[in-house]
Amino acid sequence: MTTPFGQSTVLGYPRIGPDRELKRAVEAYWAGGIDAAELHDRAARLRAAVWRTLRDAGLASVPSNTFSFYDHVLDTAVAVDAVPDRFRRLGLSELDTYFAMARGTAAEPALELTKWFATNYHYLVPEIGPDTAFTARPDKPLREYTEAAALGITTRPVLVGPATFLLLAKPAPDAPEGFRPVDRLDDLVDAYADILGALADAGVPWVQLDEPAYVADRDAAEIDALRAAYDRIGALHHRPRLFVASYFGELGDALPALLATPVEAVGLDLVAGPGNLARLAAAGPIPGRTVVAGLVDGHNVWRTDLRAAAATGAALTSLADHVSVATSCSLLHVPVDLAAEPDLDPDLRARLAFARQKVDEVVALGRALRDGVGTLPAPVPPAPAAWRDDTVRARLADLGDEHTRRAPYAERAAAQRARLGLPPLPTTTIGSFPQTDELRRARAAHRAGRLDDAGYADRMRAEIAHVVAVQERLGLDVLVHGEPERNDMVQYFGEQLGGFAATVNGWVQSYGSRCVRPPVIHGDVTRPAPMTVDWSRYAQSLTGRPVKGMLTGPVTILAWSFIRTDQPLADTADQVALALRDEIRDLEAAGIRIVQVDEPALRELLPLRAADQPAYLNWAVTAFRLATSGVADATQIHTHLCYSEFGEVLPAIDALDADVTSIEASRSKMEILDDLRAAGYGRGVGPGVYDIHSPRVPDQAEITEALCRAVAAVPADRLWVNPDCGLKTRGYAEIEPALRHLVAAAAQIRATLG
Ligand SMILES: CN1c2c(nc(N)[nH]c2=O)NC[C@@H]1CNc1ccc(C(=O)N[C@@H](CCC(=O)N[C@@H](CCC(=O)N[C@@H](CCC(=O)O)C(=O)O)C(=O)O)C(=O)O)cc1
Ligand SMILES: N[C@@H](CCS)C(=O)O
Ligand SMILES: [Zn+2]
Repeated sequence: MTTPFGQSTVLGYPRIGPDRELKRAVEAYWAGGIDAAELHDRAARLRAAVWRTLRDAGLASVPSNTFSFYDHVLDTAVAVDAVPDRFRRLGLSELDTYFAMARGTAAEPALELTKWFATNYHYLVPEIGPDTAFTARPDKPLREYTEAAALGITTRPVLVGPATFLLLAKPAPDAPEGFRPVDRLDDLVDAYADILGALADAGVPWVQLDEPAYVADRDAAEIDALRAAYDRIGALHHRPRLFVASYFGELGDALPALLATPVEAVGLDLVAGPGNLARLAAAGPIPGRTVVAGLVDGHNVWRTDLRAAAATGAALTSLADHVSVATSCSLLHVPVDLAAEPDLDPDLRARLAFARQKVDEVVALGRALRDGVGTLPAPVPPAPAAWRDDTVRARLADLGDEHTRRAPYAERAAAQRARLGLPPLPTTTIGSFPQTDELRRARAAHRAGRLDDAGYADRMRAEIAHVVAVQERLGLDVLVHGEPERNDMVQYFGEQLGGFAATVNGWVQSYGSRCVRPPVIHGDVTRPAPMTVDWSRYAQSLTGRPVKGMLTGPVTILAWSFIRTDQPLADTADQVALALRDEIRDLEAAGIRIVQVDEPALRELLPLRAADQPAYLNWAVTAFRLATSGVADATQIHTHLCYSEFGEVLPAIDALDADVTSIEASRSKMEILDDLRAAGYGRGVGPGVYDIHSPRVPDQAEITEALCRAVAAVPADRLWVNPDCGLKTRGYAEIEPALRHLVAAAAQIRATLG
């Protein structure tokens, strides 16, 4: 007797807890405030609460092993024992070895952290070499299954699938040239077979293996590898039934490949990948299989058009024996519960669904597929007319090419040189200075009404004065105001722009214990008042040196917000760009001579399929240029990029036409400079000479060495000296010596220039 896949499920659920309990627990453990037993206890309570919530909501199939102390890709690495020796050698407990891989130690840098597909979640990159010994360590999925079973809830353990795991991994540092982790798939499948055997022993009926890597372009060999892996896993005599989930797009040729294997259920994202439906139809009948239809968007916060989703579900029932309703991806990417936002505008609230509400939608759709659409709740009301702004629309309609073009760089550079009078190799920072507990407490007091507006502004001005004084004392050439007033580089703008709504508790995990509160873009974007001008003007009033105005660019604002789905993203980007254009002109009018527009998410939003990339890059570049091209030649525009490998988008970085680009470079040993030059980039560049992600303070010699490499790659008159990124996550005890060394290293190289 086989267990059918239930009528409704979610691919994963937020693990941070309704009040970020996970953050508080792990941070308390790291700080020595609670012991491992207490941490495990709190984690078990969080897991139990999620399972009960999902069961009580009426979900037919409940996932487990979606909890993680830090990251689910790291959990999968541990489940197959892919722990690099450098961490084993530390001789720590299992839990502390895990956290050492996630966070590093004084002796060992952490695994690399990188973007999880096109989301704002970051995973830890497994390091796989030819000798990595894969061994099944199924303890965690087994423990979670058993824990839930003790509550009377039968769950479906979730693991990253073996092919995606290796495609996301990077070669271990000592791997020979040309080694590819995916070449180890056969060995890894052996370990998965053992894990599945152990789960089957425990009575697990279904397991979910996530293979989202196959919604990106994959070559024939990679698709063959997928088929071979699931042929082998499918042929195992002793295993749970297999649900292979895909999400974030269309499976393309991987879909028929997967359907040719014995897996019992395939998950398709029908929100980000509507073409999956036609591809499934083209694949022909799939007797005995379940299609798990991702009909409820797990990556955005809008309520689902349940009738349209039910129609898609009904279309699927003619293609597959069993259709189950699910979220399009894990609900990890949305806040936990709309109930925690009682003060949101009712018109907006009526249109939103967070994780908890999306579970209800899935259950309702599952019921509708069985009992008909008459059972569905009332449709989402239309958007209020007040969310439309005809002035913004008319302004955008009137724009021409001249609004995205500046004078030739040589002319601008000459005007800026004359106006700014900077030395060669000017030193600067990326914007933020340490966000101290005291600053956060002041903001919390202001939010709670314990500190009034004037008191808060005084506190921020005092911080700005401090940051300016520190920079003058250190001898930096171009100063910043330090961004003390910003809770976050996107949320801060979301709180001030029209068409955006900020949440008070809408936290989403970004990495490990770090969370963000993405604003919701619901209407046309306006700028009711200047957003940064007073702070920048005040900072500039304290010093004769130039203070950079500091803004977040249109792409990054969209990437780290919940976006509108009722108009093309390009249109929303232009609206944000127009607001920034007005802000930049106001900064210029206030005497700000340099404005930096950060675009760290430029690479993040790049579509997964190459065919979709040119259109994206075109609108992304246009929006940046619309924002930044309204200024005089003598006003210098900087941009800043970090958190990504920028190889694929270097021509777009050049096309941004910024006067100066600061870019993360210290970990790649300045190689980015050659790549930029090869892409034709010929304007100012500030390769990061100091890795701010690490608490290590670089000495002068290593910064000098980095600068020597930079001077060899870029003419000195175009080179800037700066850290890799903002300093907000560091403390003054680290950044003061680091910046002192940076300034001294720049002086040392300047002296050699003659
Ligand atoms: C650069 N990155 C960012 C991404 N996305 C963004 N939206 N913003 C980013 O900066 N994506 C890519 C990377 C990801 N990196 C990070 C790095 C750090 C964090 C982080 O530290 N997050 C904080 C929350 C930041 C914040 O909103 N701070 C608020 C304080 C909110 C708060 O917790 N308040 C407390 C009370 C505080 C007190 O009393 O001391 C409370 O409400 O309980 C602020 O400064 O006002 C985090 O803690 O996780 C995120 C992504
Ligand atoms: N100006 C921002 C950029 C971060 S990517 C900062 O300095 O924090
Ligand atoms: Zn940065």
